[in-house]
Amino acid sequence: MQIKIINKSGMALPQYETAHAAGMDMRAFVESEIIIKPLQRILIPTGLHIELPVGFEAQIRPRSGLAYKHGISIVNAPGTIDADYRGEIKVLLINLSDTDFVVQNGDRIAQMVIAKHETVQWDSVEELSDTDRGAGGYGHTGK
Ligand SMILES: O=c1ccn([C@H]2C[C@H](O)[C@@H](COP(=O)(O)OP(=O)(O)OP(=O)(O)O)O2)c(=O)[nH]1
Ligand SMILES: [Mg+2]
Repeated sequence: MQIKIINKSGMALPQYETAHAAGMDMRAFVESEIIIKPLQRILIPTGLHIELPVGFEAQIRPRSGLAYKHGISIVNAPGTIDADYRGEIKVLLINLSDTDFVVQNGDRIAQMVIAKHETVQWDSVEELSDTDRGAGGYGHTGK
């Protein structure tokens, strides 16, 4: 599937790093290095604008390597890029470690998964169908 993209970063387009990867790595597009202090959150530009087909979204997800090695996550994970969004895609990083983390221009900071989604209409009713689970949740089946 082809998706329109404007790339203002001057870097290569996001790409799948392995043959069957779900996510394409996203690179930071910053003029100078950014330091994220412990528990600080910073919106990192990517220089990318996309035009998704109606019925698709892009999810901006953390990279597990950064999370494991440096405690870097995404505050709103997974971020949602709507099909009607035309602005720059940005990544809201947070540093959950106890040491500063440095982001350089071109660093792979997140990954983007393109996914289909439904658009629904509500059917407003008085009762929902019976199930074995009923209202049970939050661990009600035990450990
Ligand atoms: O990680 C993200 C999440 C969102 N967006 C952009 C694309 C998305 O379509 C738009 C709005 O995102 P969202 O709906 O999550 O934020 P909101 O707080 O509900 O803002 P809005 O009122 O603009 O919908 O912001 C990003 O660039 N990065
Ligand atoms: Mg919104």
